[in-house]
Amino acid sequence: MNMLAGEEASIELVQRWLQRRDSDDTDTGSSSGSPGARAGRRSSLALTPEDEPLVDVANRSPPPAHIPNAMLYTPPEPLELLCVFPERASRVCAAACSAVARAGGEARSVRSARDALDALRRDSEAKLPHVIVVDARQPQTLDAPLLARAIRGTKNTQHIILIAIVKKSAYLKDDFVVLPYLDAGFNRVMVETLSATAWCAEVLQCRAAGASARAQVAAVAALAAAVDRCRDLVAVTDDQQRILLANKSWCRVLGWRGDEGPRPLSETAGGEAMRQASSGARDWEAPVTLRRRAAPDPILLPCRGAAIGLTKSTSHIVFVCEQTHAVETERGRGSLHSIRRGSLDVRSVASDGLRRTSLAKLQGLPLEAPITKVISLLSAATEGAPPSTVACIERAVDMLRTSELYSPQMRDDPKMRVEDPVATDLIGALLSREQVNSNLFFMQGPTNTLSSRRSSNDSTVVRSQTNRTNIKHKTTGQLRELLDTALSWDFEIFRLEDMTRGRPLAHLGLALMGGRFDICAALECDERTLLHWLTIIETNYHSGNTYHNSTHAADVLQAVAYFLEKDRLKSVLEPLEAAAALLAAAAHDVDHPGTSSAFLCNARHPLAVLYNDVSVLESHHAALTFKITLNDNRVNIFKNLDRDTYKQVRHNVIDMILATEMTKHFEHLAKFVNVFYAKSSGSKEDNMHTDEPLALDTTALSLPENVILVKRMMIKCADVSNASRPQKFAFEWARRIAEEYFLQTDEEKAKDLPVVMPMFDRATCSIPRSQIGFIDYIIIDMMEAWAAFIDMPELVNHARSNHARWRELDEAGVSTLADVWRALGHSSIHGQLQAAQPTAEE
Ligand SMILES: Nc1ncnc2c1ncn2[C@@H]1O[C@@H]2COP(=O)(O)O[C@H]2[C@H]1O
Repeated sequence: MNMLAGEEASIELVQRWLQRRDSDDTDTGSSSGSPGARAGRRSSLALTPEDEPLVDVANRSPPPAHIPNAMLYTPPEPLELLCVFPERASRVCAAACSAVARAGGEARSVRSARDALDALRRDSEAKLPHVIVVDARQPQTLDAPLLARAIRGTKNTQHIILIAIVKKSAYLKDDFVVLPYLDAGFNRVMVETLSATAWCAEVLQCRAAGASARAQVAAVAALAAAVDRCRDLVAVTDDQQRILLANKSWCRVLGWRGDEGPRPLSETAGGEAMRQASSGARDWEAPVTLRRRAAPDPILLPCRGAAIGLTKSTSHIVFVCEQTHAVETERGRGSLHSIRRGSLDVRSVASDGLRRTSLAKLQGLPLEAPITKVISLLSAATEGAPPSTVACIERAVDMLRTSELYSPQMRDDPKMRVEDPVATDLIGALLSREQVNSNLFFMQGPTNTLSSRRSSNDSTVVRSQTNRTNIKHKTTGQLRELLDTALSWDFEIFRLEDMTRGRPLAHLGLALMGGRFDICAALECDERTLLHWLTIIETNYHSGNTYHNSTHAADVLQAVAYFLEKDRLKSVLEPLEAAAALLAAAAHDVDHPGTSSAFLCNARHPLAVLYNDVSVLESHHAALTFKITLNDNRVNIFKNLDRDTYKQVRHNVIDMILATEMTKHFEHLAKFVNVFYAKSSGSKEDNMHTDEPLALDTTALSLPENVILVKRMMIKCADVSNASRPQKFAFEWARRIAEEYFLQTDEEKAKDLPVVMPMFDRATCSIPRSQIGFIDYIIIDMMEAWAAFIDMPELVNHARSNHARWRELDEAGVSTLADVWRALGHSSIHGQLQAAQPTAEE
C-alpha cells in the first residue's frame, strides 16, 4: 500500500512538473511540442528555465515584464567548467573538457568531493565555475547527491548549474532516475556520453540558463535594495494578500522585524487597503489605516497601490504609503541575537473576531490553574481597551495557550541555512524534537539493552577495559599529584585518561566524591560501596565511543565539582543536593551507544520503542543508573538512606540527568534567565532580546523550585563545558565528538537509515564551522548567564577565544579533521599526550 501510494505521488510529481513546463511554453509562445518529443530531442532532461536550441542563446529569451530590459543585460563571459570524476583518466570527463575548450571556455577537473568543495571555497566569486559536472556512476566512490547538497550549502553557489552523469543502463531502467538528483540540488541529469557534439550543446545551454538566472536574481536584489532605501513605507503582497516584502521604513514605523515570513495584510492594514487590494484595480490611491505593533493607536497614511502580474491575473500588490504624516515609534531593538530572539518569539496565529467571545467564556469556567487565571485577567483587561491593545493582548493569550511555553521552534532561518549548513545540521539535530523519520527500516536482531554499536577496533580512541573491577584504591606518585589538581579548570583530563588506562571516572570520582566532597557522609555509605558504584558505572560506559565514554563522564563530573566550589552554589545547595549533582554527572551518559536518540528512533531500537521516542537516551541513562545501583547491595550507595531522603536524592539525580537533553536546551535556559535576570530595565523578555548586560537577581533563590533551575543549569553547562575549556582541551573534545558524528553518519548510510546530520561526513565536513555554530548558538548565551551567576568569567573567555581560533582556521580554509590537526602542527593533541605520559601502573 505504502509503495503504491509512494509511486502515485512520484507519478503525480512528474506529471505536475511536465504540466508546468507545458504551460510555461504556452506563455512564452514556444512550440517545443509534447514532453515526450522534447525529451527525445535532447541528450539530457532539460531542467533549467531555458530549453533552447544548441546555439549561444544568452539573453535571448524575453525578459519578465516588470524587470527593465537594461537590468537583465549580462555581458557574455567565457564558460568555466569544473568536472568531478574519481576515475583518473575518465573519457567522459575528457569529452566534457574538450567540448568546453571548443566553446572558448575553461575546464578543470578534480577527483574527490573534498577537492571540489575546496575549489569552491578557495576560489574568489569571480572564478566560481558556471557548471559543475559530477560523475554519479559509482556511488561507492563518490556520493553525488551528498556532494550536491554540500555544494548547494556553500555560499554563492545557487546559480551554478549542477549536472549529474549517470549510466545509460540506470537511466533506461528507471523512469524516475532523475528525482533523487533533483532533490539533492542537481539541475540536470545526463546520460554518460563521449559525443563532443552532445557535450558542446549541453554546456552552451547551461551557460545561457545560468547567465539568465543570475541576471534576474541580481536585478530583483537591486530593486529590493532600492525599495529599502526609500523613505516611504513600502510593502508587497502576494495574490493571497500576505505581505512578502516590507521595506525598512515599514518595519521601523510599524514595529515589524525585517526577517518575518509572510504575514496577512489584514493584521496591519485597515479596511480601505483590503478593499482596494481585493478589487483587482491596477492602480489606485486611497488613505489607509495601518496598525503599529508597539503603539496603541493606528496611523492613517495616504497610499498608492498597484497590482502586478505577468499575465492577466494579479501575482503581487504593491503598497507605497507616504511617510510625511507618520509618527515614528522607534522600538528598542538592540542587536538581537538570533537564537535568543527565536527562543521566546513564539508567533501567534492571526487574531479573529471570535476570540473575545471565547475569552469571555473562559472567565466563566471553574478552572483553577494559574495560567487560566492569567488568561482570565488578561481577557478582563481587553474590555473597553482600544483595538490595538486588544490585538496585543489576544496575541499574548495565544502564546500562553500553547502547552510548550518555553520551547522554541528552530526558525527556518534562510541566512543560516545558506551560509552555514554544517551549523544548521548540528544545531537542528541537537534541538529538534522531531526524532522519528518516516523512512521505514526494520531492525535486524533486536537487543534488550543498547548494543555496543561498533567494535573497539573501529574507534580512534580505543581503550583496554580489562581488569576494570580491580581498580586500585590507593593512588600514588604522579597519579596522586594529578588528582590533587582535580579542582582546577585546566585539569589534565586526557592525561588522567592515559594514566588510568581509560578508567578516569573511578579514580577522579573517588578523589572528588569520596575525598573533597565526602558524599559518603551525606549518603551514609562507606567508601568501598562508592568505589564499587563508580567502577560499575564506568564499566557501563562504552570505551569504543570516541566522545561519549567514561572520560566525558569524568570531565562533566570535574566541571560540576568545580562549579560546586563557587560561593554562590556553596551557599545554596545542601550537601545531599551536591552529592546528587556529582552522582548525576558521573552517570549522566551511562551506556551511551555513541549514536543519538534520533538515530535510535529511526532504527526502531527497543529503547526508542520503550520510551516512545521521547527523551530516549536520557531516560535510559537515568533508569539504568538506578537499576545498576539497586541491583546489588555492594554497589548500592543509597542502601542506608531513609525512604524520604532516598526519594529526594533519586528525584534530584533523575531531574538533572533528564536536564541534559538538548531538545530542551532553550526551555531550561529561558527559565533560568527569566528567573535570575529580571529586574534591570524593561520586561524579562526584553532582557533576553537585547545585548544590554543582564542584571543578576538572586532573590529568587529562596524558592525551592528555582533552586532546581540552578541544578539543571549546572549539569547542562558541565555537559557542554568542553567548548569553554582552554583550547587544547576544547579542540580535542571537538575532534572526538566530530569523529562520533561521522561514525553515526557512516552507520546510517550502511544501514540505509535516514541521515540525521548529512553534513557530518568525514570527507566534507568543516570542523571549524561546526564549532563556530555550536559556540554561537548553544554555548555563548548559556555560559554568559551561568558565568555571571557563579562568577566565573573564564567560561565565556575561553569560549570566545576558542571561537576566534576556529574562525581563524576557517578563514584559512581549514576544514576537515585532518586539516585541523595539520594546521595545528600535530596529528592529534591527544596523541602527543599519550606519548608523553606514564600510566597508573607505572
Ligand atoms: N564541542 C562540541 N561540538 C559539537 N557538539 C557538541 C560539542 N560538545 C557537545 N556537543 C553535543 O552536545 C550534546 C550534549 O548532550 P550529549 O552529551 O548527549 O551530546 C552532546 C553532543 O551531541
